[in-house]
Amino acid sequence: MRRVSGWSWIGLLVLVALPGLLPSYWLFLATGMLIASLLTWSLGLLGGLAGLVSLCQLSLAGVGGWVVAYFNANELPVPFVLQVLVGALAALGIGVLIGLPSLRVRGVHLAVVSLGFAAVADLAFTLLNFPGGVIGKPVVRPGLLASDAAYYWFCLGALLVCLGLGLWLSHSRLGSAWRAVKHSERAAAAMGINVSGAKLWAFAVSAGMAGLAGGLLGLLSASNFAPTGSLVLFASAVMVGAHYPAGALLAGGMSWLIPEALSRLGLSQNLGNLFFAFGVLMALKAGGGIFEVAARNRARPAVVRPLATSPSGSARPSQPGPKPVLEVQGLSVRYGTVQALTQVSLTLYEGQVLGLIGPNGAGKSSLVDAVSGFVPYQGQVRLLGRPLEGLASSQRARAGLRRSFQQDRTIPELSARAYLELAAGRTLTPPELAEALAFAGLEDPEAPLYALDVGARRRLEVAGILAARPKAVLLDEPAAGLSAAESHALAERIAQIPALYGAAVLLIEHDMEVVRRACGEVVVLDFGEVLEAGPTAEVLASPKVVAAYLGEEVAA
Ligand SMILES: Nc1ncnc2c1ncn2[C@@H]1O[C@H](COP(=O)(O)OP(=O)(O)OP(=O)(O)O)[C@@H](O)[C@H]1O
Repeated sequence: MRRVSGWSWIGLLVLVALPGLLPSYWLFLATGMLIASLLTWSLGLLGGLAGLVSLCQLSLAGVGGWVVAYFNANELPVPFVLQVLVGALAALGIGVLIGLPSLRVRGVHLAVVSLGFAAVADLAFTLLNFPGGVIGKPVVRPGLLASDAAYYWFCLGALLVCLGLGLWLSHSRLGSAWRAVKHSERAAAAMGINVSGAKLWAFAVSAGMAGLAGGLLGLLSASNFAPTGSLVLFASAVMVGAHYPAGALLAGGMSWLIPEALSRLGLSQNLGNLFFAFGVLMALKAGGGIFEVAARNRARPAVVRPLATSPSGSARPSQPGPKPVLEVQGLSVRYGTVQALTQVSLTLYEGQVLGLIGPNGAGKSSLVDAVSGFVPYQGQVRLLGRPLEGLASSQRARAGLRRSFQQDRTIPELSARAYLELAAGRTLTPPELAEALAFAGLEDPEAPLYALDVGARRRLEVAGILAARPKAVLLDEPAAGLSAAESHALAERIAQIPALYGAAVLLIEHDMEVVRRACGEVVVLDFGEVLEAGPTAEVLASPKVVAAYLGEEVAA
């Protein structure tokens, strides 16, 4: 985890000292700001890290508030701290239930589902009333927390614990998995990440923190938890980039200070909502919230060394052994009326780098998608003799079948180290990390991926796959976006993968020079069927292949 900066310590000291500096009304406002910051932080973890939308965060806070109000109104002999924790747990449970639709729907659909919950919760809070709300029974705080200053520090402690927990999680494997899910669920699954589990954890953590904030609020009216409040909260979280602690504090501060300023000026509260709506538009235009963009702008381009080609002849495709690693038999893939693959069979042997070539639309990516479990198919796929049918894509990845994607699917917010360790599924030893960084041409393991050029990111993707020590690797145009010299150097590295990493490779590639350097054998697909297969030089010279695919370029 990164060190806490000097400014953070100064900010913390100021926060701790505030009760000695502020009159009681302002201390009340400051306590509200801390609670609002906690609520915004809970939303920041969900949206900023995992890319999930919740438009019912205030309703979840309402669950926590309702539980505390219930204990209080019925004068149950439960300590206040425990009341607040039970409220947080209740919200956590409901958060997981709200998270369940996220396993099927994303983006705007998920937003609608969560907004639906907010509407239902609003109705329930209004019908049920907050316990004790009608008679205006205030939440009784224990003696230790009775003073405003003590309660302020208590709320500050709760916020700091949640900030610490969130930061720890965001630097953990779970946090990296959240970022992977945010960026591409397919790529996350291809890394072996349990996407559903990662999403539900994000909802649970976020909802628990929201429920905690609600329990601390101590307000006993349904109007405090209305759906519009959730919308404004969401807008403020996006505007600042609330997965940064400073962002959460800024949003929390604004959510109390702006209404206060507007009411003192005699202006409509709707102006505050307009301000946040405008802020969201700005954030969308800038590609992130205030603190997100600032962090990105601070990053310096990482030093990337180009891959060197090995001395001529030292990197040759290795000879395949007798043992099949990946067997594809009678594979057919259909998208609606489009027959992408028809009865394709091929075998990848240990020690082999097998090329898969063919014209655009021949079915190469469909084969990789089917074998790695991303599209339904007919036929059979076996990894080291074990049928993979019935296994989800993440399970196939964990079984030792790893793949890359045609487009760059690395995770921009992660450091090179965090990305490699997420891809490997474990902490790498220093020599393993150095080896993977060298493959990508990187020196600094902490370089954020958004500071890398596309070539380095593509190599890092391959390095991450290899760090997982898979049995079979499916590479879908890994040289796309690389210069000719870099592509050829990468081809030589790919040729060495079986010997250095013990994995057999299926390589999809359009650049025939890359294919020649990396692959001992190739399979040619055309219109979803195998047109030719055999040693690279022979196949590339075959008149059938030249006519169907390569044309003059190779024949020359
Ligand atoms: N999701 C999809 N829905 C419908 N048709 C699809 C889908 N994906 C691919 N296809 C079609 O399936 C066929 C095979 O496509 P695929 O992408 O597998 O070919 P490819 O050989 O990988 O092409 P390229 O070299 O351009 O990547 C094409 O006709 C394509 O239009």
